[in-house]
Amino acid sequence: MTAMQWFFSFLKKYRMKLIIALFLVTCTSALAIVNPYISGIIVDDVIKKGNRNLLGELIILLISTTVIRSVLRYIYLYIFETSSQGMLYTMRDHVYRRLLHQDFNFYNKNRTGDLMSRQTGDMDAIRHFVAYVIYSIYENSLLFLFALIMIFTVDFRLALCMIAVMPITVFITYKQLTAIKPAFHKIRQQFSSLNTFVQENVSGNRVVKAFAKEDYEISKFNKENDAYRDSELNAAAIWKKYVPIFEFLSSSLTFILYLVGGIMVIKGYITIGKLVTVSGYLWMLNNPLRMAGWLANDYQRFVTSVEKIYSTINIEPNIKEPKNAVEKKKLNGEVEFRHVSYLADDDVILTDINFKVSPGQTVGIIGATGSGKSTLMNLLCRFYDVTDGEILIDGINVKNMDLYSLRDSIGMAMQDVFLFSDTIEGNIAYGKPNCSFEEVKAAAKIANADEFIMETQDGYDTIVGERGMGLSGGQKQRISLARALLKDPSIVILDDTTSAVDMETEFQIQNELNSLSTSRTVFLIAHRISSIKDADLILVVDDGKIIESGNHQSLIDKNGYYATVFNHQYGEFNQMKNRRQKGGTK
Ligand SMILES: Nc1ncnc2c1ncn2[C@@H]1O[C@H](COP(=O)(O)OP(=O)(O)OP(=O)(O)O)[C@@H](O)[C@H]1O
Repeated sequence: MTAMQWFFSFLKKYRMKLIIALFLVTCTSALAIVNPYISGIIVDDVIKKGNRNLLGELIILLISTTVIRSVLRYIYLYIFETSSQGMLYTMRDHVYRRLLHQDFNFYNKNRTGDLMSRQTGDMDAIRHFVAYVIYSIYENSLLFLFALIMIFTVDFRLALCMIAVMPITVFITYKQLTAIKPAFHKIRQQFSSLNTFVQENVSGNRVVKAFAKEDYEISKFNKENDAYRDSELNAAAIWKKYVPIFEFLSSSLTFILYLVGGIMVIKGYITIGKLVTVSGYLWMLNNPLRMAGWLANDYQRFVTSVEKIYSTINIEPNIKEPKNAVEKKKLNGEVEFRHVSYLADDDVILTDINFKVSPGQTVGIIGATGSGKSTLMNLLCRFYDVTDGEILIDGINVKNMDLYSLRDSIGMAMQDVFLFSDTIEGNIAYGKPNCSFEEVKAAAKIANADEFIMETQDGYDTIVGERGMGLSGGQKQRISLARALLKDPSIVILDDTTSAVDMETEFQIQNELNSLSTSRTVFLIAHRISSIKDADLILVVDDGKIIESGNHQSLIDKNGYYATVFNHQYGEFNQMKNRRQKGGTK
């Protein structure tokens, strides 16, 4: 499918309405020939020949035509406007759905600002085309055609003289279209770039302030702003060159009419009334010529925007719903990695990963930063697909599982906590919106979040996220943990979820997690040994490989990487243990 075919597929639903609207445009354009025609009759028959009794009827006809044209115009403008809004609504929805279905790779490669521009500026260029440009092109072409036909009926020689400017107009319009196309592409590119810059700076304003980089960012913004302005000016410089040409072409019709028409009246080939009639048609010839340049611009803007949107959403996600997907209502939580390897853009991220976890077991994953721990979990959730090997849940390859039920069975608290601009309750209940308040509270208690939530001004109704109150890193992590647990998933993934909470709180969370039903398989990614030492299986990841695995004691006995890390952290861990023994868990 081409970009244009894609666009027209949205217009299909409005085909009948648009045909009716275009029919009304045809009627108004046809009616436009009446008034100049009547003007000619008034001059020739009423004024020159003295048929005064005709005047009243002709004036009524003039008024009626004008009223009918106004009403028809109102109706077709209304149809074009409502159709364009309706079409855009569907298109926005479609584009949004496509964006939501894209995988991690897509979002790694596309900038947020670019994607926002597709949904805003580009959409508006399309709306403008449907609401205005389509009928304008049609109406102006009809007016030009009808006017020419009428002039032909008056005198074909006069019509031929006036038509002489046509080939030049077509040629100039074509030249403008081809010249302006790259300029509009550049504008869309610069607009996206400006959007991205503003979006990043607004979301990253805390970093900007922390580094006192306001002036630096302003100068960078000015560069983006300059580039955008220059791209607009560059396009304007191109189309401005054509404005005087179109203006001259349209005015030349007036010269031709009064020169050729004047000579014809003097020589008696046509009456003065006929000259008045033709002069009444002049605007119908002039206007389209004047508008040609503007409409060519609008058309090119529209084409650029359709191409931009289509090229963004036409990317097929690598992660797709499998055909004949296996759908299992409730997973048991048995997980097996068999010879799993993963390459990203030819970089080896994971190599030959093998392990098996029984339902209800807890797996601790530890390793240096960048060693591939999160990637392991991303593959389990099918955020990326393995390059080699297979990942099985309950003996089923995740690639064959229904994507929705796979992810719905996994509760994940990610490393980068993202909270929506919503209440704390709304954020925790995100994965299970119809749950009761008691369930939200219970999950918050397990995540050790209830206490601090109750201390906030509006408790669970406190707005957090972008437009809400600021939360500490540890508080955000605990809300995200509660969100993951509330879903009642078969598999829980906690990716560095307690890294920002103090060790005492972490210990309490661990206790709560341990007391949960044993039917959940839990993956705990952590840097602190204290977080994972009680796990049934501990995987030590280094440079994309599992270099050690076993339980805490067996790994200590091995005296390898794990034992070294343990010895480094041991003092800290022991101190905490002693403190707990002396003063209880608080
Ligand atoms: N889709 C991807 N494209 C390119 N590189 C990737 C991709 N996914 C992961 N990587 C790279 O793989 C490596 C492992 O990343 P990963 O996030 O799994 O590490 P980690 O062990 O979880 O690190 P940390 O403890 O810092 O969170 C990193 O170098 C990362 O840049």
